[in-house]
Amino acid sequence: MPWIQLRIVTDGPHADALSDQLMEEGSVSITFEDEKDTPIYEPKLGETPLWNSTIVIALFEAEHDLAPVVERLKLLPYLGESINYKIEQVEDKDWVREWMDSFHPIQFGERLWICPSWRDIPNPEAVNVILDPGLAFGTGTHPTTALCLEWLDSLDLSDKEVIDFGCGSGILAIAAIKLGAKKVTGVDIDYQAIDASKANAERNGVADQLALYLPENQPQHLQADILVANILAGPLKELAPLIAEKVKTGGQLALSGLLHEQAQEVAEFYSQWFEMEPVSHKEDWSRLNGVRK
Ligand SMILES: C[S@@+](CC[C@H](N)C(=O)[O-])C[C@H]1O[C@@H](n2cnc3c(N)ncnc32)[C@H](O)[C@@H]1O
Repeated sequence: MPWIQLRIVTDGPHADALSDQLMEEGSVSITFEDEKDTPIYEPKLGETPLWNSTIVIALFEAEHDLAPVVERLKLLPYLGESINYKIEQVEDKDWVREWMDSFHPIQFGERLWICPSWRDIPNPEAVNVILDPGLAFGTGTHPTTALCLEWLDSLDLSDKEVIDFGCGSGILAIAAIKLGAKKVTGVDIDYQAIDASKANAERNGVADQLALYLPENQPQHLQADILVANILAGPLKELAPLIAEKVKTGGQLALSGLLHEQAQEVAEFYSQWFEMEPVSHKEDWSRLNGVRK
C-alpha cells in the first residue's frame, strides 16, 4: 500500500499532544525524530524522552487529503500560521524484509559466529549462535556487543559460570554457553529481552543451561567466575556494588556500552573492587576489563 507522511517541527513539551491530534486525524503511526543531533542513548523503560526541537512524523495512507489536516493544525496555538511542515511520499517497502536482508552471519574472534536464524550457516564446524533478536537489543552488529563477543571468544570458558547483566536478545549468554560455559544467568529489566533470550536459548538447544531473571527475581547471593554487562555508563556506575558482589575473587569482568570519554571515569570507579586492565576500543565505544580483587 502506498503511504505519505507529514513531518512537523515542534518543541518537546508539545510533541505528545501533537501526536494525539495526528492520530485523531487518521494517522496510522507516529514517530519522533530529533531535529538537531542530540543522541539519547538509552531511555528508561516506559519513558519516551523528547528533544527540545522534535520532528513529529505522521504516516497516512496515500489517498488521505492532508491539506485540510494542515489547516486544522494551524489552529493549534503552539503551531499557528507559521507551522513548519513537509509532506513526503514514502517508498513502499517491506521494512521487516529489508532489515532481515541486511543481517548476515558475522564472525567474532576466532571461533564464534552469530548467524541470523533465517540464513544458512557458513561454517558448520565453528561455534555458531543462531539468533533472532525479536524486539530485544543484540544482533552483534553494534560495536558494544561485538566488543563483548570478541572478549568471550578469547576466553577459556570451560566449566565456568557466567552472568550476563542486561542480556537483551541473549546473544552474549548463549555465545558463552556455546563457547563452553557450564551455566549462564541472564538478567534484564525488560521482559521482552527475557522472552527473546529464552526463545534464542531454545533455538540453540541450550535452554537448560540458561537461567533468566528480571532484576527483582534474581537470586540474592549469586556469584559467577565471569560477568559481562553491556549496558551504559550511568547504569554501570549505579550497579557497580551489585555487579562487584556477583563476581568471585579472581573472577573476570567486562563492561561495555561506554563511550571513549566515559571509560576512564568508570574504570576508576570500578577499581575499588577490580584490578582494571587496558581499555579496548571499537568505533566510538570502549570495553573495560577487570579481575576481582
Ligand atoms: C545494550 S543492550 C545489551 C544487550 C546484549 N547483552 C548485547 O550485548 O547486545 C542493554 C540491555 O540491558 C538492559 N538493562 C538496562 N538497564 C538494566 C538494569 N539496570 N538491569 C538489568 N538490565 C538492564 C536493557 O533492557 C537491554 O536489554
